Amino acid sequence: MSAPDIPGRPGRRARPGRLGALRQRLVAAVAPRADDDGLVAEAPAVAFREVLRRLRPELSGRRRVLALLVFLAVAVAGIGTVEIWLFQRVVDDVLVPADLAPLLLLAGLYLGLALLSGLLSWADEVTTTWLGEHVTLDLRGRVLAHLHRVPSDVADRQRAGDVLTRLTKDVRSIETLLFSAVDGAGALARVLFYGGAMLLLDWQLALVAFVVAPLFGWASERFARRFKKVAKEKSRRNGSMTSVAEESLAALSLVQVHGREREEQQRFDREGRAVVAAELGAARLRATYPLVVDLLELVGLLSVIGLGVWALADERLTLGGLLVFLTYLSQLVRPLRELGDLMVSVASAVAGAERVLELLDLPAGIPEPADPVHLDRVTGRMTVEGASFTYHGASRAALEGVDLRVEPGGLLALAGPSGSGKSTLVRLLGRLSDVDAGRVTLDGVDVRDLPVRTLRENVTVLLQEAPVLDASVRDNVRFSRPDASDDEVWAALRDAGLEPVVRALPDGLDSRLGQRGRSLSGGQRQRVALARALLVDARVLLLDEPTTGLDADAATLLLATLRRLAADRAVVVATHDPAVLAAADLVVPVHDGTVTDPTLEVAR
Ligand SMILES: Nc1ncnc2c1ncn2[C@@H]1O[C@H](COP(=O)(O)OP(=O)(O)OP(=O)(O)O)[C@@H](O)[C@H]1O
Repeated sequence: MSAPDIPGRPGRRARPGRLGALRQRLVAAVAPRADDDGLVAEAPAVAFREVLRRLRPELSGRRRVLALLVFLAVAVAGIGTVEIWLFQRVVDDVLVPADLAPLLLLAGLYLGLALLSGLLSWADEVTTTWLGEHVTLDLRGRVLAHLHRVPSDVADRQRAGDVLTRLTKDVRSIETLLFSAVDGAGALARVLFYGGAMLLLDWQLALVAFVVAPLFGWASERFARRFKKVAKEKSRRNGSMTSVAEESLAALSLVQVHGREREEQQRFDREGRAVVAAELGAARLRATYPLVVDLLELVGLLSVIGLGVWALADERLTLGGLLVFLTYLSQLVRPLRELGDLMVSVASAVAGAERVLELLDLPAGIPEPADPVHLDRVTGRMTVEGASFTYHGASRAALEGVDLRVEPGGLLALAGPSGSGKSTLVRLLGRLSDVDAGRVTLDGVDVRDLPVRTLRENVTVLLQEAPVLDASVRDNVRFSRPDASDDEVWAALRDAGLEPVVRALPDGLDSRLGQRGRSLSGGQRQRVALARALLVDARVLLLDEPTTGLDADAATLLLATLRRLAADRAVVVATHDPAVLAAADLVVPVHDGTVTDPTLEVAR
């Protein structure tokens, strides 16, 4: 079986002739095996210049540091050139005439230059790391901030493990891009300095050397493109593998209950093998690269040495001159190769950057208004007017032409069969998503015109799956209002019916709840989330199925609390629970994405 081309790349037609077929077989031999059912799709390609443009926020304030780094790299290259030049004087003035006198001055010059070069390299190393780390830090922050603004229904479509790979590993590739720019400047300076020095020494010999040199560039460029493809594939497969591990561990109890351990391990193994194949493909490519380039380098050097002997015989060059020329040539190969290698590492880094930029391209929801309206005092009157909403990627609307009025001073229940759109309506009222058509208002103002903070302080949402954090009870409850006092936390816990449970814990409010609140029962976790919502003291309280997981006593207590709260604010509950429906002032039926009777008023 012949190995297929790198996945994702459209197959090229075989070139006619033996050479073309041989080339194709070689390419196929180094490419990783295909992995058609990878969990994570390939990120769209972005041009290098576009990557730099998108990184402007991280780079703009740091141009001077970048310029300093380029200056340091060029200065070190200049010193290197002078050091080699001095060697001609050592050979022609000290070694050939066997005269020690000029050596003292030359040794002093060497020492001085070595010290200066060492100091500049030291500064270069430290400054490069400083720049790389800070750009990485800022970019990670920007990506995370952006993800926080992506509507949760869109963000949830991303595989968590893959997002983590992008945020930690792929972001690092931006650092590589910066290092490459600085290293590239240094390598380019050395090529120019060494090349110039060679021309000065013997222009004919130099021209021959310059004909050989572009071969390296050509070979490197050919490799760079393949490296980029392979690097991107490696990241994508790593993202898939991390996602499987993350999902499998997150659903550990589900896996155990249904005895699916073997299948999960097989899934992980399959993704892991795809990573191995990609890594091996990359290794084959990495190993092939020096093989080709070394051979080219050797042929080039041998040709120039042959011609150099002829220049020596013609007395166009002194022995010192020829030795220095050859030193420049062998040293010239290194920066040329570095430039080639840089193309390779830039190509890999751009592949990582593309995956990071793809995250930044996720549509940000909930934007801050350009011209916000400020409300002095919020009463909590809300309306939904002709609202329609379709989930990202869904084929049909979840809500269509919905009208609803929510008044403070009542408990309103949204009732309807599963999938009818109750939770979606709660999301729109809480502005966790924005309507596609129509509008949602708070005190007569479109919620999109209010500062998001005003909205969050006045309208709070308790979602069906409210996460509990691996933190203390206090920090879990105070997540919604970090400045709340212990008394306020206790009051919220009391209202949520959790006070006795927390009082019985050995560390009280300081007790840690474990990952995802494992040390609590399902109903208790739900009540922690409820206490968190109650602590906000919002004018509008939106709750999605709040009685799920509560026993009869706890549900009765919660309803009493909601009734009390509803006395002076708006409380909206999406529910199936007959007890809640019975306790509501008004029941609004939701059916198949529409609200059937929008004219109902909240009873006072
Ligand atoms: N994240 C999502 N992406 C795509 N479609 C979704 C998403 N969430 C919900 N839907 C769809 O939107 C419609 C309304 O769902 P919603 O969750 O609002 O119903 P619900 O009345 O709250 O149901 P339940 O009582 O089961 O919670 C359903 O058809 C559902 O399939």
